[in-house]
Amino acid sequence: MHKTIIVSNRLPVDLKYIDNKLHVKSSSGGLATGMKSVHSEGNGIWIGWSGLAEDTMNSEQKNEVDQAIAQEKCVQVPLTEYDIDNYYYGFSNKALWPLFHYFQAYTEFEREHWESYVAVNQKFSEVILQHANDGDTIWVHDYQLLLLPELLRKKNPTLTIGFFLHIPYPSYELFRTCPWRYELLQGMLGADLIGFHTYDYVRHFLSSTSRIKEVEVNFNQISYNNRIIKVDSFPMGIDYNRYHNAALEHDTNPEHTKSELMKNIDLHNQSNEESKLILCIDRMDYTKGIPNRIKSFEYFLNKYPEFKGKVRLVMLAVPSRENVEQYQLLKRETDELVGRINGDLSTVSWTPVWYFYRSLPFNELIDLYVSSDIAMVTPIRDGMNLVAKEYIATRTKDTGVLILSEMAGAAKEMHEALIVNPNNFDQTADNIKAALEMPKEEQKRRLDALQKRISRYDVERWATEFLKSLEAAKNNKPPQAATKLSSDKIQEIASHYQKSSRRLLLLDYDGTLAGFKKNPEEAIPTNEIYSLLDTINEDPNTEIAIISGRDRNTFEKWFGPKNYTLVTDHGAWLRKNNSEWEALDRLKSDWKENIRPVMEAFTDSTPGALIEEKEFSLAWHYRKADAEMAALRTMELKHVLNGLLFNNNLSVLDGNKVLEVKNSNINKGRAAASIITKANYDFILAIGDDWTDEFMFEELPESAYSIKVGNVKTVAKYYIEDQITVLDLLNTITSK
Ligand SMILES: O=P(O)(O)OC[C@H]1O[C@H](O[C@H]2O[C@H](CO)[C@@H](O)[C@H](O)[C@H]2O)[C@H](O)[C@@H](O)[C@@H]1O
Ligand SMILES: O=c1ccn([C@@H]2O[C@H](COP(=O)(O)OP(=O)(O)O)[C@@H](O)[C@H]2O)c(=O)[nH]1
Repeated sequence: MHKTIIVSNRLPVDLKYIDNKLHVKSSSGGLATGMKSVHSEGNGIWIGWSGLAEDTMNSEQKNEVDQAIAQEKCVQVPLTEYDIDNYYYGFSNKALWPLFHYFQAYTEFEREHWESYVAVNQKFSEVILQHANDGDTIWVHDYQLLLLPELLRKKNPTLTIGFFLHIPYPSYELFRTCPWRYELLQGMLGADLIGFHTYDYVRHFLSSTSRIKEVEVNFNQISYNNRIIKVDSFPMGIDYNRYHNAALEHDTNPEHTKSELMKNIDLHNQSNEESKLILCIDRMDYTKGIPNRIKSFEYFLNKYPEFKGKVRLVMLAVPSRENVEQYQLLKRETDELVGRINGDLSTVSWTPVWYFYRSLPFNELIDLYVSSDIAMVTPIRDGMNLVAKEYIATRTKDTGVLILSEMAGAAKEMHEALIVNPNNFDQTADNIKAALEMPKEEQKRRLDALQKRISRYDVERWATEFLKSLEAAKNNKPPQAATKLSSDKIQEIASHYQKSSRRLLLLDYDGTLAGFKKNPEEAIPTNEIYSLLDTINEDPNTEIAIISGRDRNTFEKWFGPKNYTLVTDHGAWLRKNNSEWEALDRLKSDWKENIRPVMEAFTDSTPGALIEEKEFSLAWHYRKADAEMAALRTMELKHVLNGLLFNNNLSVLDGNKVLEVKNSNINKGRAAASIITKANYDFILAIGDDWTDEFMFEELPESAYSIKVGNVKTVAKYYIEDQITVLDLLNTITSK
């Protein structure tokens, strides 16, 4: 029975030594809740860091910690103070965190931090490999462990590896600034499935991958190293029932032990019938937009002074990453701002901002959620933001309004919130006013829709969907129809060649005989090609047929005096023994007048793309265009062309970085068949690299040898790795 191992930087247990006594608290955070069923299932375990520095504990304490962790079905990766400073505070939180949240000016790229990040990812992989058996599933979480998927795959390819990023994935323009961008992507690509909160993050990741690494991206799948990696969005949810039920409990039992905070809230609510509370809960992090929020609240009070004395901002800021300088500066800035605004605007009976710098136990959090009229969740950038969802789950009386930043991943699903740009104080102020004045029916209508979605797509559903998709992705292997051409097979083909008396070699040109060039005109035959073909052609029992998508004039120029068989324009034209060109099908080309303007429009909007006009086809080349833009445009152009070609006996060939429109009756298969049937060949060998060569392979008799250049999906029997070896192969097979 295979098991699932969850891996994250932090374990779902909080461990603390207070007065030399170990305090253990199992975490109730979103991830821990979502993973509960996965974690408790069978022999599954959770691997991560305990939060304590290994080298600050004596051996007795280490044992105690190990045991406490084992009781929670967890295994720790011991980290030293050095690791914590350099891997966690350093590379994770001074480089990746600000970079992925678009705070470029805050990023510090220190080699020492990077080296520690590599070493700690390595430490994680060693611990995991000690506990993983062949075929187990490993689900790796978050930016602290980007290198882990590849490290694991290298050591144990039988593992099924999923990776989920909890923070935003930035645009390529940001990501490219990281000196170790290549290594980070390489690390992530070790996974079978890579998940993000939103589709935008998926897009950004695919864009970075296709620009930085030589991979093939098809919709949301990456072909890399003979594997298919699936990339998708899985918006994380919350444990809806836990929050909703706790809020119901609060309603039915209002006299539960009240905290100081709750007593103050009660006083506020009783002070004025119109009094309202606006709630903000965040980690004290510069991505959360805390100073902006305070300033926009001040702006609101000045723009709409009638609300002074009635509305309070209750701000809970949870201490976070206090060793990092930017977090210390933010704390200072927040303290000063709150002090100034309260100093400027407070009255004897009213303080505009209530500010708490601490974390609260669950019950008190619920008190806060339940008692607030409005939640203001306005991060500058946030992967998802669970507070927004928790607030909605605690609405049990059909009242409450959520003001949500469009920069939070949650905004992609929570359309019924009042969506604001946190940098636009006017808009934010107007939305605060709208929230305060929103009619009850509208509050209910918006809440109903939000609650419906959030209760349905909860955190358990999120985990299940991810694992289901991972299970499917692991079987998503690229088809392996062809066998690698072995040296024994090459000898067998060579000896068959020598023994036979009527031989045919069907050879594609671009990507097979000649290397693939950025500019098609540059792929002219080299002396090596001429000399090899001429030598083979000296034997009257061997016929060479170059069978290509190139146009007739080009081949006339390159092979005019030669007496090889030439097939051009994907099979439209044939020339044998240096005689006249013969059309293989009745051809019309008046359709070009309609198709050319469409291709021209796409060429204008795709820098680097060009149109090649052939006698009976039009080709749109995009090999020189930006890869990502070309992928998008190709999809669009294909769509438009397919609409235009319908019922016209024309078809679109999707070749290697080219879309070609041509008569449907023409293809390399028909051309190959017409050659094969003209003689009684006892040896046939065909080599090609392109999608269009598949037609040729399909028409070959069973006894023929078909060889694909590149290990990709094909109907050919054999494949060779690359074009560079084609000439050698021909030489070996044909030389006596
Ligand atoms: O472990 P810390 O350094 O103390 O930081 C706490 C966690 O913060 C980040 O949370 C993110 O994940 C949330 C759930 O997916 C998401 O809603 C939020 O937008 C993110 O910022 C971080 O990703 C975690 O690794 C940290 O443990
Ligand atoms: O005193 C507190 C305040 C907040 N939270 C929780 O911290 C999480 C914050 O998650 P979010 O996605 O909003 O942001 P992150 O801090 O992960 O970036 C939420 O589940 C909150 O309920 C908490 O446990 N104790």
